[in-house]
Formats: sequence, C-alpha cells, structure tokens
Amino acid sequence: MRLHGDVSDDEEEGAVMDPALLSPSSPPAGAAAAAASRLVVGYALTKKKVKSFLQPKLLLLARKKGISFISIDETRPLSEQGPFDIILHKKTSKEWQRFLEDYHEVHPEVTVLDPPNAIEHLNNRQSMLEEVADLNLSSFYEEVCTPRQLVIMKDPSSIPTAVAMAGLTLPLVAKPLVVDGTSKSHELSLAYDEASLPMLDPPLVLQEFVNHGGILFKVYIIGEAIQVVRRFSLPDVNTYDLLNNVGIYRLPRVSCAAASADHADLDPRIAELPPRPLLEKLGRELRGRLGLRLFNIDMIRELGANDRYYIIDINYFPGYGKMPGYEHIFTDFLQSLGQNKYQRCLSGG
Ligand SMILES: Nc1ncnc2c1ncn2[C@@H]1O[C@H](COP(=O)(O)OP(=O)(O)OP(=O)(O)O)[C@@H](O)[C@H]1O
Ligand SMILES: O=P(O)(O)O[C@H]1[C@H](O)[C@@H](O)[C@H](OP(=O)(O)O)[C@@H](OP(=O)(O)O)[C@H]1O
Ligand SMILES: [Mg+2]
Ligand SMILES: [Mg+2]
Repeated sequence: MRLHGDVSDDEEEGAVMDPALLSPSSPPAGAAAAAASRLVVGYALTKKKVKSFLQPKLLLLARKKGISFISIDETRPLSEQGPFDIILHKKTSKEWQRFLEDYHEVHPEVTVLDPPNAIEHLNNRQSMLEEVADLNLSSFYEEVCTPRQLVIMKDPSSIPTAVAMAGLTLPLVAKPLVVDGTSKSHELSLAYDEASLPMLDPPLVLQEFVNHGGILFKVYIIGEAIQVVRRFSLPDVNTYDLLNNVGIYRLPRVSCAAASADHADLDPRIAELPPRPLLEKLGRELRGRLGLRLFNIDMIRELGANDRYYIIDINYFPGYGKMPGYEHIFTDFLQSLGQNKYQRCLSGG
C-alpha cells in the first residue's frame, strides 16, 4: 500500500476505453483514508489482453476503489517507473522474465503477479499437468485425474510405435507442447487412426480423448476466489466414429467464450457443476503447488463415470474479461493484497 501522491492511470495503444476512466482523478472530499490507501498496479500485457481485461467496467470500479492501472514501458528500467504496489504481467520472453526478476530482487515489497518461474510451469503442456497428477484429491465420492498423455519431441515417423508402446487408446488429441499465448499454440487436432499419426507436427503432447457429454467446466481462480462456468466442448466419439473416420482433423477453438453453455437446455446429469468443496480443495491445492494466484482450470467429467473428473488444461491469466463479475472479484483481490501488505508494514514484518 503506497503512501505517495496521486498517480495517473495510463492507456495502452489500441485499447478501447473511455478516456475519462483513465485520466488522473482527485479523491472526493472526506476520502483522505481512501487516498492513503491508493494502490498502483503496473501491467505488462499484450494488446489483446489489455483490450479483453482492462475493460471500462473494471477501470471504473477500480477507480472507485482507489486502484490505478499503469502501463509498463518494457524498454525503460522498472525502477524509473511507478512506483508500483503490484505488477500484473503475462509475457513469456526470457528477457522480460530476467528484467522482472532483477527488479523484484531490489524491490521485494512489490507484489509480482505471478512469479515468472511459476508461470513457466504452465507454458508447457507436460509440466502444467504434473502437479495435478501428484495431487491426491480422489475421495470416496470423486476422482480427479489427468488423461494419459505422451510427449513427442521430434521424428513424426516414430509416433505410431511410441503410442503403441505407451498403450494409449485412440482417438488422441494432439496439442502443441509449448503454450506461449500465440494462436499457433492453440492449434489442436484429433487423430483417429494410427496410420495418420506421422502426419502430426512435433513437438506436441498426445492426450487420450475422454468422452464427457460435450460440456467442459472452466474453473477460474483469482486468489482465493473461484468461479465456474460451462462451455460447449467436443462431442463424444463412439465406436462408429472410430471405425469410420481416418486422418487428422484440425480442431476449431472449441470451448471459447462464445461457446458458453450456462443457459443451454442440457441433460442435468451432464450440466451439473463439479461439487463446490471439490473445486475449493482443487483451487487451494493447485494455488499452493503451482505458486500462482491467477489461472483457470479446464475440467471435464467422464461420461458414464459420473464422479471421475479429468483436468485437461490450465491457463495462466486467462480471459478473465469473460468471467461473470470479474471486475468485482479482481478488484477485491487487488485490495486484499494491498491490505495484507499494509498490515505487514504496520507490524514491521
Ligand atoms: N483429452 C481431451 N478429451 C476431450 N476433450 C478434450 C481433451 N483435450 C481437449 N479437449 C477439448 O478441446 C478443447 C481445447 O483443448 P485445450 O483446453 O487443451 O486447448 P487450449 O488451446 O489450451 O485451450 P484454452 O483456450 O483454454 O487455452 C477443450 O476445451 C476441450 O473442449
Ligand atoms: O476466454 P477463454 O475462452 O477462456 O479463452 C482464453 C484462453 O483460455 C486464454 O489462453 C487466452 O489468453 P492468451 O491468448 O493470453 O493465451 C484468452 O485470451 P484473452 O484474454 O485475450 O481473451 C482467451 O482466449
Ligand atoms: Mg483449454
Ligand atoms: Mg490452454
């Protein structure tokens, strides 16, 4: 929590915002306490992310709560900017990581959301699910696991043998190994038969397809807050499909925000959300193990095995702009970080 004077908000090029929301504001009369509790959040995000995340409704609420967002200029030393209470970022370059880590060593009082080395874990589809595989969340009631998967680094001609040796069952979802925020890293395909596997383009992860009634649960985590939505997903694959389809099918961006299934008329057994206690335990465990506070989890429930959940994807700083009520949850979260810091300061910790 900063005790310096007013800091103006800033706008990133290309973002669609009401300039009134970004101009310097003077605190309303009698709001001395609020002025003292201003929170300065520096952000280093792609233009696309700025547009989807820093929406006017978020900026308006943030301003009311004394939170300012300032765009970080990555070409200038961080210590010459701000000063910041919190740095929010989603950039994958090694230079940025080093830049931020060096700054944080000198300014440990600044909260970095989140540590670059922890985020790195989610930039690879093998390491992202490792922590889940180690979790022991299965109980008498539910089971939480990950689909069986195999990493192929190179040599597409070796894929059929590797798949057979690993005992993976077709169809397989082929996903680029590295997730770096580019649209290429979201180019997935479905492989129906062994003979077509050499047509795939490593490095990739081959994941067993799990039938789940065509509905996916997107579980958003913001600190301790959890929000879950339903999205349409890939349809189930039956034996007929398997026998009659050959080749590799490029998948469109399934389960994107436009595929919301929250208001769809669904079979209640498929639509039923994962139990809240399970999501809370999962969120808590993953937050701790991954060392992250901002991420989402893609979960599916196996068709015919009502209580077996598969985690198929985890995303760092996902599209929160499409999460209902994100502006309240996110600003509350930022304020709670500020308050914790303020209390630590008061107690000399
Ligand atoms: N193993 C699987 N079994 C069944 N469906 C799957 C599986 N893996 C992925 N899918 C489907 O494909 C979609 C995209 O897969 P995934 O979430 O791994 O890709 P992504 O590009 O990382 O997505 P995001 O936009 O969430 O980052 C999922 O939302 C789900 O609908
Ligand atoms: O909003 P949903 O449908 O959940 O999909 C998100 C993806 O899961 C994220 O991976 C996207 O962020 P990146 O493009 O930075 O990876 C994210 O991009 P965005 O935040 O720019 O909208 C979304 O595409
Ligand atoms: Mg996903
Ligand atoms: Mg993903």
